[in-house]
Amino acid sequence: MRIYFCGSIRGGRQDVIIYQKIVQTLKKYGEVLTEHVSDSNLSDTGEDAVQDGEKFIHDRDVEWLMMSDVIIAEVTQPSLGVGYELGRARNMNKKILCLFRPSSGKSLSAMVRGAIDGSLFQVRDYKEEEVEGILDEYFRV
Ligand SMILES: O=c1[nH]c(=O)n([C@H]2C[C@H](O)[C@@H](COP(=O)(O)O)O2)cc1CO
Repeated sequence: MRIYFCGSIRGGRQDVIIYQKIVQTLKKYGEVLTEHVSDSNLSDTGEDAVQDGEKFIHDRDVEWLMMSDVIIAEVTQPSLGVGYELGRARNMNKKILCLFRPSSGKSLSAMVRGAIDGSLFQVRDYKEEEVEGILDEYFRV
């Protein structure tokens, strides 16, 4: 199974420890195409700029989205890139799980929470300590 993990990069890296926990759990269930998102050495400037770097990142990530079987997105820290990925993935009719922590005091965008459809697009509110259990449950059904 190919898994695409989405998390904030230029939107802010404050949740990177949680991203690591999620990616470690996801690795039990398949290949995580975007493991770099959980790398604590990656700052909010993003991946190293190479020539045509932005286009390279965009095109590679859209291709990975197309290749993936499931998208897992941690959406607590708002990120334009994650929102874009979710919109593209939704249009590709991919299976999507968004994870949000209400304890952050933030309010999730209606364009994400309102996209739930009872099957392919799911949003789950969670507490940090619940994340492994939620993922285990999601992948076992
Ligand atoms: O360097 C990068 N590498 C990369 O793969 N992304 C993708 C993966 C993340 O799920 C998402 C983060 O978007 P943003 O940087 O707008 O927070 O975009 C984003 C960047 C920087 O925008």
